[in-house]
Formats: sequence, C-alpha cells, structure tokens
Amino acid sequence: MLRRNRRLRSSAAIRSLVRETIISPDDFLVPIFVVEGKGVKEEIASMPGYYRYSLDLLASEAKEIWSLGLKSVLLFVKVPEHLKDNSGKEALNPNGLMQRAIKTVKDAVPEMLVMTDVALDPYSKYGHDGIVSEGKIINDDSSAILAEMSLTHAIAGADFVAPSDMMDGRIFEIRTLLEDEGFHDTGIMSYSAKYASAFYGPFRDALDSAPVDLKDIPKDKQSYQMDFANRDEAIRETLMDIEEGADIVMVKPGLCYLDIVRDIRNVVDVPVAVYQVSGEYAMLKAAAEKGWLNHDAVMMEQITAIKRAGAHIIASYFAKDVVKLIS
Ligand SMILES: NCc1[nH]cc(CCC(=O)O)c1CC(=O)O
Ligand SMILES: [Mg+2]
Repeated sequence: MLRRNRRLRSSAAIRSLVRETIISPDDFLVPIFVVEGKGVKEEIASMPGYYRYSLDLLASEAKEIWSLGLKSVLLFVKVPEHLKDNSGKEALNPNGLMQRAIKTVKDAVPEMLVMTDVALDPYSKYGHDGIVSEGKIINDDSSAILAEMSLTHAIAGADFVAPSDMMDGRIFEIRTLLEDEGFHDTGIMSYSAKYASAFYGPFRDALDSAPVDLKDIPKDKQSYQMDFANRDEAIRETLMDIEEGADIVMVKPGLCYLDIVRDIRNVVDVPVAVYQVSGEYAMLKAAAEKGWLNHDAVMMEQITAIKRAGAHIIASYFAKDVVKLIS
C-alpha cells in the first residue's frame, strides 16, 4: 500500500504534533560586548542591531535579557588600546573590565548564568589569542596565562569560563588551577572544535581584536584554529577537551559546520554548544536589509538547523530576536 507521508504535513496541527526540533529560550547563550565608559550603547557597524555596552547600561541590558526568558550570557570585552601588550597582563587584572562586567551582571540579575570568553586576543597588541614570540603563538606560556585569567573570572563570580583560544592542553591547565584554588563549581565550556574561519570578521571589528599586519606577526590564526577542510580532527580535539575537564564542548562557527556538530553529538556524553558567529549574523542582516531574504523565516530556519544537527546550546546574536518571535 502507498505510504502517504503527506498525512503528517496536512495541517498546522499535525505538523506541530510531529515536529522533531523545537526552539526554546533555554537553548540560548546571549553574547554581550562590553566597553569602558558611561552611558555607552554603540551599534556595531557590521552587526546591525547589536551593540557594545558600558557597564552602567550592561546592568539594564542584563535585566532586559532576563525579562525575555533568556538565562545565560557570554561576556566579551573591548579593551582600550593603551592596555594591550604581549603578556596578557590586563587580562589578569582583578579589577579589569571583564571582572567588573561579571560583577555588574551578577549584581543586576543574580540568577543569570554568566560565562566569560577566555583568550588573549582582546588584550593582545598583536590581536592573537596567545603570547607571540619569534613569529609563533607560544602554546604552553599562553595556556598558563589563560588559566590565571580564568581564575580571575571565577573569583569575580563567573559561573563558566569559555576558553576560545585553541591552545593545546589549556583545558587541563584551567581545570587544574580552578580545582587547586577551590573553584570546584566553576564550569568550563571549551571551544573545542573552533575553525580558522573568515566568518569572525564582524566580531573582530566589534572588539578591535583582529591579528595585526606586522613583520614576524602571523597574519591569521591558522596555527591554532582548525583547518575548515578537516572533519575527523574535530573529534580528536573534542574528546581531548572532555578528558581534560571540559563540562560543555563547542563547535564554531555554526552553519557551515553542521556535519561536525552531528559527528560530535554522536560521540560525546556532555552538552554540545554551537556558536552561530558574527559573520553568520551579518550575512542575514545584510540580505534582509536588501530585501533579498525574509529575516525571521531564515533566522528560524538557521537556528532550527543548528539545533537539529545536535546542538544543546546555541550562542547566537539572534537570541533576543528569536525569543521575541516565539513567545
Ligand atoms: N578568541 C576570541 C573569539 N571568541 C569568539 C570569537 C568569534 C565570535 C564571532 O565571530 O561571533 C573570537 C574571535 C576570534 O577567534 O578571532
Ligand atoms: Mg584543543
């Protein structure tokens, strides 16, 4: 007898009854960009509708995010030029912008889950995620600094640190130092399979954190972020991070890496996060502004695809747009 699959598509009611992937506010991690100053809410030119906030406005933004039913934020800072060097000194400042941002969000919304980006690029005069010496990013020295940086975040009250640097062994370094210092409850969301992607452009504009064009300074991050041609390598990277103590693992970017998301989801027993990055956000905003794509329809299709591929958690600049649409 003919199987009539269309019976399960014949009405909105049956389609919603059999729908396999449902989007909820609890799926999202909301990235927030923080800057020094007062009363600052500045739009990022390449990310229409996304802003950098000074601490006084960060508090109200956190409250607004919470009021929308979003419970988790991922903090990033734009560090003043004069504080950037090749040592990560400012990253370790207990009264640094990130450390103050953590306290600001926690004071404003104590129940908010606060995660923090851990990498040196915003603090680096060279725009790299680690210490640069003789044309190389020095892995072990950078990992040690990143562990100290994570500790300052934990002391400031971060619930999770999110190392986005891709140094080998940094998860072990971070976990060991947090345990030694008694921060048994501070989690690690590791950017485990992070690719050397061209989709980070708008983010680097937002934080002024791109690699500089100087002699003996690598022009890109390909010696530490992964080659986008590689698939099996992502499993090795991810299993290593779990072994070293990661509580959550991440694939990044999102849309062009859904095969990786599914591969990882099939082999791990920890939550899988996916970062729908700034370039993915900018693409849709630009096409929608041109009237070439239906913003909300494509946004929901992209977010659903990322979750369908296996993401438990989606870091997305669309988070507020989505929850306003689905509530
Ligand atoms: N290491 C810092 C970091 N953390 C998240 C992103 C990109 C996020 C985005 O593009 O939305 C980057 C930029 C980079 O690695 O160069
Ligand atoms: Mg790794």
